[in-house]
Amino acid sequence: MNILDKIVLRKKEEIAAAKALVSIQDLEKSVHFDRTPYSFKEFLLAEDRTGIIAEFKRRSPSKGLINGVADVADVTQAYNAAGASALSVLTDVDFFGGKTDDILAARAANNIPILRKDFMIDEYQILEAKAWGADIILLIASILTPQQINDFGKFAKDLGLNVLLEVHNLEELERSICPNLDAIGVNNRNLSDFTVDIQTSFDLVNKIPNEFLKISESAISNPQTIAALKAAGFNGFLIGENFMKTDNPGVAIKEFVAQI
Ligand SMILES: O=P(O)(O)OC[C@@H](O)[C@@H](O)c1c[nH]c2ccccc12
Repeated sequence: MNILDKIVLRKKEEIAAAKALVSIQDLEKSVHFDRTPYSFKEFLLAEDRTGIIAEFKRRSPSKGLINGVADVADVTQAYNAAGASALSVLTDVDFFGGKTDDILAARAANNIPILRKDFMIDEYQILEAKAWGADIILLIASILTPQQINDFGKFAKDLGLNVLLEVHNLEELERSICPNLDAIGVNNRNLSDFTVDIQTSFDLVNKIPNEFLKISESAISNPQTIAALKAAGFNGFLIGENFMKTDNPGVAIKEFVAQI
């Protein structure tokens, strides 16, 4: 079984446990449920922002432990202050070291869009994202059918959430594209074997219809790469490890931004 299958299998158990603990009615009563999410587009295209979607990630299946001490409120606040257009917060517990309250902590500390970064396979997770105060959800093409992508996209958009579809190749892009999406992210990392290649972004950018925001995801560690991706037509750049692997991710992003 590859890692993605393992994650999805475990995710089903995690969702069943969460449903047993917190009912949908209770989620709908939570503090953030009625707030209007920020517009992903507005922040990505804002003149005074960088287009960087800065990620808080403690560990990953490919790298193991990345940062075991960073505080989610401190780091996301520093990301915001450095000009990030949005924050990405990993909420998967077992494989990425997420904690259930991470989105709540990031939300309390920031007034820019937050992406709930997880393996979404159930509407319940979309309701959680809304209840916790997230603004954007991720739909990963390789683990969802086109029907699911369309339905989850619609469900999220009806809640006012922004939807980011993640693809890794042309076949996934062509089969998954639908109107209920705001942004399309090209993941430079192959989630089945963890190989990375920035060229994946350059190969796919012109296949993404211009009505969608275009995001390049993963393995970005060089400020010059941002310029090249921008010139190719990307509006957003999802960066995690390059900042999180340092002792001070907030300083790391500041130094990075000074060079773009
Ligand atoms: O840490 P990196 O290489 O900068 O990558 C960030 C982000 O793109 C990556 O964490 C990611 C992209 N798609 C995902 C899907 C699930 C979990 C994680 C991811």
